[in-house]
Amino acid sequence: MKILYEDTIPRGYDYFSSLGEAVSYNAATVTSDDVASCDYLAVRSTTPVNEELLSNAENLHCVATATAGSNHIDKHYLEERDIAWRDAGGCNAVAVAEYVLSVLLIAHRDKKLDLSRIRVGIVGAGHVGTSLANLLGALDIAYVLNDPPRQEAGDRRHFVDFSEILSCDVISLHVPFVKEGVHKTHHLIDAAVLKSLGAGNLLINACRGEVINEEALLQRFDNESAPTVVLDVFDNEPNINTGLLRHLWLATGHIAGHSIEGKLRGTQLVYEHFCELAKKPVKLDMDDFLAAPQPISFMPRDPSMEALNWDEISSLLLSIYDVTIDDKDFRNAMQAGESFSAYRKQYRVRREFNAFTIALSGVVSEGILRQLTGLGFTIETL
Ligand SMILES: NC(=O)c1ccc[n+]([C@@H]2O[C@H](COP(=O)([O-])OP(=O)(O)OC[C@H]3O[C@@H](n4cnc5c(N)ncnc54)[C@H](O)[C@@H]3O)[C@@H](O)[C@H]2O)c1
Ligand SMILES: O=C(O)[C@H](O)[C@H](O)COP(=O)(O)O
Repeated sequence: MKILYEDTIPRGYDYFSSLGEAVSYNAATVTSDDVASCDYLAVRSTTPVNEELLSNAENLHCVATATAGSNHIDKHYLEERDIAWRDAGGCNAVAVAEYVLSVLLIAHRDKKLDLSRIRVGIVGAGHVGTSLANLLGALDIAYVLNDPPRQEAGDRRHFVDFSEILSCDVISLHVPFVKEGVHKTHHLIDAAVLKSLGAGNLLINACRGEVINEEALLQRFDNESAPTVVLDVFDNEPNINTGLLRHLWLATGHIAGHSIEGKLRGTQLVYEHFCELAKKPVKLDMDDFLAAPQPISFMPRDPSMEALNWDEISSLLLSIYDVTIDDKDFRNAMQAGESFSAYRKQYRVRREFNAFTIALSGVVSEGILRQLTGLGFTIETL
């Protein structure tokens, strides 16, 4: 069995060589000849999987992407060819949720908003939207959910209309890129939506660039009271319009999901899909490749209080993940003329909150313990 895998898949060789012959490829240079003799193909979102790539693939049983999004896969073509496809839904949901929380904490610190008073509108209540809701819930930050497909499918959570989302202080987008249909997301944020947002709104896009009409966004920036905008994703990646960057409060290069855990979980899920299809046992676990959770020093200022204050929360969480570091690195890389893809390939090591343990001594209130465990930390009581 031959498995061809994109070289950006962490631990690809370790995982896939346990199942057969494992060969890596570079997304910038891969051709249909490379895919010709493989049985399984493992990609990330940087490989467009379409007729051009698969035209010579005679043995291919399955294409799996180690990412949540799958809009780079031509599913219609795969179905016609009777080739299975799988995604790694949920692999990086925690990473993206932590990215958004980091943005919110920085906005609070910079007095752009007050986390005790705002309401966050989450568009798309799947893996990422739900992880974000969990983090916000742990910190008592108000939020509402919008997800018509889920609502119609009978999800029993409380959902609001898109019009109510537009009345929220923060709008965070977590939908797939869907080109057409009743629930299409292409240009979900168009000129009319942007016109309805003002200087008091913070718009965050960490799903797909195509969900916002970038031309309309550029025009909106030229008019009064434009919203504050944070983008992790862009139209037409990797050839993005860098002219947008100067208008953005924070800009990052599609790394919201790039925690070590988020990427490795993607590989794990692809490996498990291949095991299932090849009827082989799952023998590897991502914990085999990860360092054990590390202690992080933290003690509440007043452990008897029912909740931590925003300063304590910010200093703890931003010491683990501060989006402004990524914003600076990304802008520097773009200014230096580095390619978007090269920047993303060299992204720094970033761990999720669940990679840290907090040792607490003495009596700590139930409320604080609930907050810390809700954020993902493991608590050790001394
Ligand atoms: N920036 C990053 O690094 C990063 C990381 C992970 C995911 N993503 C992107 O975010 C998307 C969401 O990820 P996920 O893991 O939560 O996917 P998911 O499939 O679990 O959830 C997506 C949700 O969006 C909902 N939805 C679809 N169309 C909608 C519409 N028109 N309006 C409102 N809701 C709608 C779906 O019903 C679903 O519940 C992915 O498809 C991917 O494109 C980006
Ligand atoms: O869809 C996803 O999972 C994310 O967008 C993911 O972070 C994409 O990462 P890439 O495959 O582009 O490295």
